[in-house]
Amino acid sequence: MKPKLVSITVFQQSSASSVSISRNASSKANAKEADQVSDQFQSTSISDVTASSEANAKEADQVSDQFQSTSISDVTASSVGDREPNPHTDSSATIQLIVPGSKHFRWWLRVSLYIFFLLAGQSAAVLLGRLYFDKGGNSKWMATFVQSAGFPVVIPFLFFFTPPPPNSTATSSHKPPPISTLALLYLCFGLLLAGDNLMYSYGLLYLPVSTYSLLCATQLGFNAVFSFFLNSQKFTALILNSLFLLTISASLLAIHAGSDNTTNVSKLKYTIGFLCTLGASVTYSLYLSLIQLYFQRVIKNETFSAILNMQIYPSFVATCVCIVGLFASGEWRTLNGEMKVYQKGKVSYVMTLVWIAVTWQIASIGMLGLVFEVSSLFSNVIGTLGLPAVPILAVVFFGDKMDGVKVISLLLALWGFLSYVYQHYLDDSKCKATITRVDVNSGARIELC
Ligand SMILES: Nc1nc2[nH]cnc2c(=O)[nH]1
Repeated sequence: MKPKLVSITVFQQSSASSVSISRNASSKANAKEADQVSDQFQSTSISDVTASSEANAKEADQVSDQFQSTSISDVTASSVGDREPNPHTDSSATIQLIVPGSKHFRWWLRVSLYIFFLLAGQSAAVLLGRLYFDKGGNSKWMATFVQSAGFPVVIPFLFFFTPPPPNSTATSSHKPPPISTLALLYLCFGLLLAGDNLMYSYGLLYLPVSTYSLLCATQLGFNAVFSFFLNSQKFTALILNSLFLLTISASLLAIHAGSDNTTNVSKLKYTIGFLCTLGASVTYSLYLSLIQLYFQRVIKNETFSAILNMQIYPSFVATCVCIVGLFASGEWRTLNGEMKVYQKGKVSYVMTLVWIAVTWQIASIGMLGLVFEVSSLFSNVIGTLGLPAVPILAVVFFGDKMDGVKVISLLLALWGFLSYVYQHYLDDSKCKATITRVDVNSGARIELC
């Protein structure tokens, strides 16, 4: 018998201090369950409980029975989206009954897959980006354009993963946001993405690798601050240890790279590169935290299609911005000449750009998936884990020198990563039978074990 996860989402709509549970599902069973739930949370102000189908109503009964007897055995799993609730960061008002074992395998599998996408995609994209600049590429707008322009490869997946429209008998208290709100949000995310990508490209072009990597390492710190304020991220000793080790790992690599710095840029370009990379670190961290907030507050119950939408629409906006930038800056006139003098030939020039675009999309799916399933901070942790992986891969693909510092940096990053993952493992074990209520407004949590 496999234990399962059961969640009942409770949307807090009033600040009344008395317990008042009403519902928009039609079954009596749901009403009964609501009463039972209210008994469990006498001190709370819950105004609306939703169970949108007969199956959910049945499951809600089973849950309430579990509440009564506290002997948790075999409960039908519900889906509040396909997403695993995250006790560290989730701030929707959710009553969760987490029963051991089921998470768990599928959740870990999805997270592992997203980690692989992010690490593989980011490493390949950064290496190919370096190839582009090394072999004669020089256009900042083109380098920025390919970071978002690959989004059409994701579109076919939308048809596979878009959930069917809700049937007429089902009711849900979560109305999808108006199209105009979504369009405005996607526009803002797209502009943020374009700004980040452009600053990222300027940094890569104007700064020595050492300074660049050092500044990139700061994004974990910025992300920690944004996550604390925007996502109610909880910081445990293991998470702090992870952030510390990963920052040290990236910094070690950066200081070490200073020894083989050959870049010769003017003071003005250095200053521009410095400010742009710092700006990109702040922007990227803010972007990730805002995406997490968006998944929690706006999208709530959706599944993989939410990730795909978040990938496609902002990338479309960012790509449009880059096309305007390419023409407005006049850089488009240099592209033909750039292709002709590209050291590896025209086909290689085009293929390099195409694969940079594709690999950034793979990385972005991994990045968004991790924000969706875990948190923006964890997504950034994996991105930072990828930093020392790049020099090691460069040893294989570019014939760079291998040395001890690179290995130590990678080991520290792995240690930091394992520290974070261990925290999740502990949470997983601790929540063997935990009912958690997280209040939207106060962030307060009530746990009944
Ligand atoms: N600033 C910044 N932009 C990115 N775009 C994709 N990955 C990154 C990253 O790690 N930092």
